[in-house]
Amino acid sequence: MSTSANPKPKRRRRGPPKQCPEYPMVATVGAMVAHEVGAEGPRRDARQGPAFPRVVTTTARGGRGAGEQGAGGVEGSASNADKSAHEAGGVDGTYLTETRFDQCAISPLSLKAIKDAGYERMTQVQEATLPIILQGKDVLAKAKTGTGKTVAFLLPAIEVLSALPRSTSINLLVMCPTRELANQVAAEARKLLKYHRSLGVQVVIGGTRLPQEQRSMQANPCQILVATPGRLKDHLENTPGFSTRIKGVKVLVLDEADRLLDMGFRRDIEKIISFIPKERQTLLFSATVSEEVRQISHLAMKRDYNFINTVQEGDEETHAQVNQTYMIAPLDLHFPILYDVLKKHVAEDAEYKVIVFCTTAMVTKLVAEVLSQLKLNIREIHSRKSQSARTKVSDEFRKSKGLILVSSDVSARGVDYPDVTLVMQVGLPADREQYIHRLGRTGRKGKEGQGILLLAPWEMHFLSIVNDLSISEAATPSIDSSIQAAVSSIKLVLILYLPI
Ligand SMILES: Nc1ncnc2c1ncn2[C@@H]1O[C@H](COP(=O)(O)OP(=O)(O)OP(=O)(O)O)[C@@H](O)[C@H]1O
Repeated sequence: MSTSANPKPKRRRRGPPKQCPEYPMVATVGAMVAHEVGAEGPRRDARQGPAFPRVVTTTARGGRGAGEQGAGGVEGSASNADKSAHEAGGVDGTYLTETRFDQCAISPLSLKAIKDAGYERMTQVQEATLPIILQGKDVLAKAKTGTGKTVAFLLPAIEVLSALPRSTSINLLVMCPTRELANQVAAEARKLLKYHRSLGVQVVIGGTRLPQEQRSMQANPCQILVATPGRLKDHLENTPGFSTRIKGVKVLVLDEADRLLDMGFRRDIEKIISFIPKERQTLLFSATVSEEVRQISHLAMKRDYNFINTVQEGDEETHAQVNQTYMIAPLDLHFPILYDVLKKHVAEDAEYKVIVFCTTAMVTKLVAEVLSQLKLNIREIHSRKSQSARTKVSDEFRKSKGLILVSSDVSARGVDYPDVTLVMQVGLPADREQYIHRLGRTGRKGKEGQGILLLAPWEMHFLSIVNDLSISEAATPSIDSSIQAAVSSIKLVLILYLPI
């Protein structure tokens, strides 16, 4: 099978899911992965801003539920639709708008930094949200993966902060679900702050030393804090003076809002919000915003928040220029198939850059080990690695080509690795949203990409929740004897991983 030259076969509906079988204690690669998968189961004045092309905005009115649509829905013109791919900065012609940053109400210091960063025209989500955020409104924004949401919330927030008197309080708090994403958001903030000498940014994330963060905060109290929820809670409970500093928050951002508001993080977020003044502006951004998230967004936002959705009705949440396929195969073929697909992809594209998503940290480690033994150029990242190892691998993968990153869901959301050529998802994603976010690591900034989902026959039920996306079945490759022999040759190594 050629990974890039796959003809797009017709989508085929299949029967109900089959029962998951019992796994014999045979040290085949596929069976071991199956075992693990089975165990887990599946203020400034409002100034004249630009027009809002191809965007739907909805205002939830005061006194009504936040999830209810107000009368303010606006659908704008499709000014970008006829731009050539090259002009628009992406193959689908919709990545950048005609609006330049220097046409907007942005301070000269920010504009200079934006120019240095190489940004000239705004993305759709930036164009749509900037004027509303500058009016001081709460915003819930939905925009496809890799379309510049980070700048969309950081830039106006920095504009708000630059108008405040100098202080040692935290004025902007950005919450992120993963450490890698928090580091990335802080790096983007540093770019935008280049000429704002009076503003600084600090990151607080788990897996690093709390006392070191405490000392650094004392020595240099920054106005912008980017944090993961658990560590932020630690500081609230253990760092003297922190709960006072956080009372200075004027803008709160929940990046990957739906993830932060889901059950896993909800308690931490509720607690953190209880320390922050109610008189603040709140911004929630994500590529996926379910109705449920809209219902609970009032936990963080004012009732009259604006919902800005740059994914047009009838349009998919994934990118048209990303070719999505799925393969169904028995588990004992998953390793040979994975190896075959990767080998062909590496041979076809000298600039290959692949992410293989696995279901758990343990499966990730196992898959990385096996693929390394098969002489592919592998790096691994998951929650059971030290934070310094995670940061090292993440930085290396960001800068490199010719690498395959085997990852758990720590890389699923928000992480911006440029030019990823293929995202392979092995086993069931946690849900539809996770499938979309994982896939969104490729096809960023309007570039082309490819996604393959590899499932076992009893995992096919997942297809019913993504059947509105352009995902079609691909034939499984026929595994030749050399591939089979190569994978079989590493069985003995795997025995080391079996529980005693
Ligand atoms: N106006 C712009 N012009 C050119 N590049 C931009 C612009 N705005 C942002 N970028 C770049 O686009 C890339 C994607 O941005 P970002 O990571 O913020 O996307 P995202 O929408 O948050 O993605 P995800 O949904 O995966 O979190 C980054 O490399 C960023 O530097």
